[in-house]
Amino acid sequence: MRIVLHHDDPRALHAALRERGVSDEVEASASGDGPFVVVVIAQGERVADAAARWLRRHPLPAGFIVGCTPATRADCQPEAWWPASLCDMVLADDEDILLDEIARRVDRLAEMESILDAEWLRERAVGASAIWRNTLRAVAEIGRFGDGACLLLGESGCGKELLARLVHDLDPVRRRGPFVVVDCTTLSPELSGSELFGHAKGAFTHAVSARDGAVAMADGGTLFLDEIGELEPRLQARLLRVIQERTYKRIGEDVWRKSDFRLTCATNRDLEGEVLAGRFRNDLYFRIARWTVRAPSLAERRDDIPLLVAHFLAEHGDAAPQVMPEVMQRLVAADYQGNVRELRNVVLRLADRQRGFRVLSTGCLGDAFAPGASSGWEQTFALAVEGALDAGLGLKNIGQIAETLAVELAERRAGSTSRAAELLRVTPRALQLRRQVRPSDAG
Ligand SMILES: Nc1ncnc2c1ncn2[C@@H]1O[C@H](COP(=O)(O)OP(=O)(O)OP(=O)(O)O)[C@@H](O)[C@H]1O
Repeated sequence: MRIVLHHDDPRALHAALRERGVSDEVEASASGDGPFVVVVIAQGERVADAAARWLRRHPLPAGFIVGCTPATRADCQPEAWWPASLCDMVLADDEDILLDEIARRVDRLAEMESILDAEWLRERAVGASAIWRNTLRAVAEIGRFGDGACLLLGESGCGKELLARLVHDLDPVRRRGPFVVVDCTTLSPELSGSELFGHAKGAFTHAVSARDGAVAMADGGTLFLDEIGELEPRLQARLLRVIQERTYKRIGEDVWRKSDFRLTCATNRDLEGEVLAGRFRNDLYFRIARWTVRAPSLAERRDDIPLLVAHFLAEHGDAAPQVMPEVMQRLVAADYQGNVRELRNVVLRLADRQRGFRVLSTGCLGDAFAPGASSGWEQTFALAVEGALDAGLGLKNIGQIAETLAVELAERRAGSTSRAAELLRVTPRALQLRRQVRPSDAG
């Protein structure tokens, strides 16, 4: 693990941080490769200008710390286009305290990077794309340093349960306890939540003996509620009490019991929309979503497909076949509605088809991956381009319209400039500049 500090006077900053006990693995430089942390201390120059310089060079730093004191506070105005999720602005009473504070933050970032570089993590949560690494960074922070409930959002099959297990395994305390999974779609209304809360003997027809539910079993560990959006209203109310008070009653019993667990939930629904529609309790939502992380879909991280393919092939058998470049190209270009789960199934199926062969050749692909068989989005896109050609638009206009649309749609989907920039794989600054080019300029 190596974390590079970018600062105008890296040596001085490095010396000051080393004096404050920052890890040996932190290097200082005014250039170099990531993972890196940009530290800008307000001193004379407007911080916005200095930060802009760094962000142009490194749009997605692992950390971006801006430090100021009351004397330099006025120079320290963040710009709207800075990656808000990254920017950590620290105001301290004097320079000495400021350096202490920066040292603490750099140490934490260095620890986070060493978690992300750990072999066990790379083998379990495969992917090196910036969007996936940022997701892992968020999960590592929640697991290692946070303790509150965490809500994982994202399409089906994109790795939410895998991330929930990481939160548990990174938690220094909870990882010694159990990880209990409840799929809320399977909770039976007739059992009134007995799967969650347990039941007393005779509580209902088949309750021949008393039993613990998931809440009791998760004591000391993590309770993972998958598909929380499907939880029926009665159980939502009961769950709220458990989260607030850490106490619950078994079904058919009048004794309050205690359970101390960490709660992680996941859903592929728009839970905020469910709250607005009155289908999900507002108070419960805020209890389960102290932290939220959105797991990216596979389409947002196609760069990771080759790594994932290699990972699933290794899982398939001891001698993983080589993949012909043509096969890999088609796997990377394909659409996966079921995200990583679907990719895994596809890879295992292809490997099965050519079991015993040393090279995975195009013969394994079958019709679904035939060269002419473009994916659904390509066909839709082709139709739109045909319409534009019919309307007499030239290449330049078509390109500009596509770009404007891509920016608009990414911003709508992402909800923030920095996330939209990640989706579009451009820097936030580049995105802001593109937005300034109005359609009328584009002609
Ligand atoms: N980055 C990854 N590296 C390796 N395997 C992955 C990765 N992401 C997902 N998987 C695998 O893909 C499959 C689906 O992942 P997971 O069950 O975590 O998805 P999910 O989002 O919880 O799905 P659902 O919403 O349907 O419950 C699992 O087999 C998981 O191990």
